[in-house]
Amino acid sequence: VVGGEVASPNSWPWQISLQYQSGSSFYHTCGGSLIRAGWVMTAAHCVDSSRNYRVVLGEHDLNSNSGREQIISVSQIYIHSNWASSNVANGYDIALLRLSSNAALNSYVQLASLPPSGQVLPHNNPCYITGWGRTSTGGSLSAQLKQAYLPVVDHATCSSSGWWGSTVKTTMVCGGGGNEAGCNGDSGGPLNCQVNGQYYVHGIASFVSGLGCNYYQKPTVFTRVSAYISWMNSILN
Ligand SMILES: CC(C)C[C@H](NC(=O)C(F)(F)F)C(=O)N[C@@H](C)C(=O)Nc1ccc(C(F)(F)F)cc1
Repeated sequence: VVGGEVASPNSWPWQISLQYQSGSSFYHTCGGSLIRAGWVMTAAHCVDSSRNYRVVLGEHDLNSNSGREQIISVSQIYIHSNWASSNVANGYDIALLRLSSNAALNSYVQLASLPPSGQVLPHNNPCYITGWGRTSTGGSLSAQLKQAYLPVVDHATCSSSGWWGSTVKTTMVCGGGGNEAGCNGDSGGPLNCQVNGQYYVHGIASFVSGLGCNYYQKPTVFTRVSAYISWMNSILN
């Protein structure tokens, strides 16, 4: 997350850290959202490579143990069948991770609320991105969970010339476009949008400009969760 601030610990209790094993260690690679006690929603591009993954729930500082963390391995990965790693502009950047056991829900670990199928938010709807991603283009990951205010940029604006043009589809949602942005390592994490006083996960961080994370008129682009509710239900139910 470029800009913004360190979040109050566990204030986004559905946020998870997706980590992959290399040797005997695990490394943060992406964010994700807990949507059932045994299921995490993330980006397809986060689980493209066949690695051993684990999920850390109740996390705030990647480098310290608060005792609130729950570490659970991933037992099954469901990537949308239309996802093509060679074509992120096509969309379908969504995956579901089945956990090897259910998370224990408490004040530090809670389920995300998902939007109703098909809901499209208006321009400037208040939203926050959260994640442990780079804090500047080419910079290092954040040890502590960060948040940044990224209001919705509607499709008409986000897909206009000078902005993302036809790279952005209606199955995506854009946020920000100014100095604050998502960045590498925030992938798969939530765009938390306030609707009638409650936060819903409306986006899954998908891509930013190759020219820089907070590049002018290149808002952070998210998979629009409300476009994939029936796909998720076909797997969850
Ligand atoms: C590789 C990406 C799928 C994942 C990576 N995503 C992110 O960093 C995050 F956090 F915003 F989700 C990213 O945007 N990285 C930059 C460096 C990138 O490659 N951006 C990018 C790639 C292709 C296009 C497109 F669609 F135009 F081909 C647009 C942006």
